[in-house]
Amino acid sequence: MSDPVKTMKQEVGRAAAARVKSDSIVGLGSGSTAAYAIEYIGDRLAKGEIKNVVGVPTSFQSEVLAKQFNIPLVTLDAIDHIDVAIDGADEVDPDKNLIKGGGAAHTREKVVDSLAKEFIVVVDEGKLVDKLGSTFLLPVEVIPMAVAPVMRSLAKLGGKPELRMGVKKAGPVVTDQGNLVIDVKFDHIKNPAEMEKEINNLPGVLENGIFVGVADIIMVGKIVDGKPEIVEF
Ligand SMILES: O=C[C@H](O)[C@H](O)[C@H](O)COP(=O)(O)O
Repeated sequence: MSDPVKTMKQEVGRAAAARVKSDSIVGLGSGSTAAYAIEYIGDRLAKGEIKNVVGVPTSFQSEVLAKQFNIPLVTLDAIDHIDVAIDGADEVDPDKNLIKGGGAAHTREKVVDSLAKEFIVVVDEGKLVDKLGSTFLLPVEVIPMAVAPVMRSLAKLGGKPELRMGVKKAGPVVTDQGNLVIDVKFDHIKNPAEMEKEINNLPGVLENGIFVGVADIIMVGKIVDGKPEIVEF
């Protein structure tokens, strides 16, 4: 039996990839939904449907996938703009604010997604929330020596912080930058813009997973009457 969440991710990833045009620079997001978009961009290039597309990866994962699907890559040193970025999210509110970083990739993602002229977010409908922080813990990337003081500061801000541990690794998750991730439970984030700045101001914090005013289009994969459908806002 097919997995409905997988189907929604696949459909929405493909629908976003179908919008990529020839002669463009594309930000390649991280996570399971963005992975489908990367695969489909590679497919379209291989079939000659689009030409002269280069990608800017947002993580080790997206770099590996892009290479696997023969998408030429560039670094930010070599370009002065990004036409479109396609990336997933862990939560999306009605104002297009996001929580990202479930895969610990939010720091590079924020750099790349913010530079894009158009940032398309691809999610399944389970990611839609009224208020950020409703279902997902907020990821905060921290340099290793500052973990203890940052955890205390996050608790003072009303959060319940925990150091993210590896699943198959004995020890904490290490980011692509060599840092650690603190996941913080907040009972709803009232003012995402303020919270994003406040957390990033803590000494030792590199970046947190709140994205305010970055997303342009949210594409949502749904299952309606047993069939996949895409809606956007
Ligand atoms: O760090 C990971 C990223 O922010 C992902 O885009 C996010 O976690 C969503 O991933 P997925 O599409 O696998 O749910």
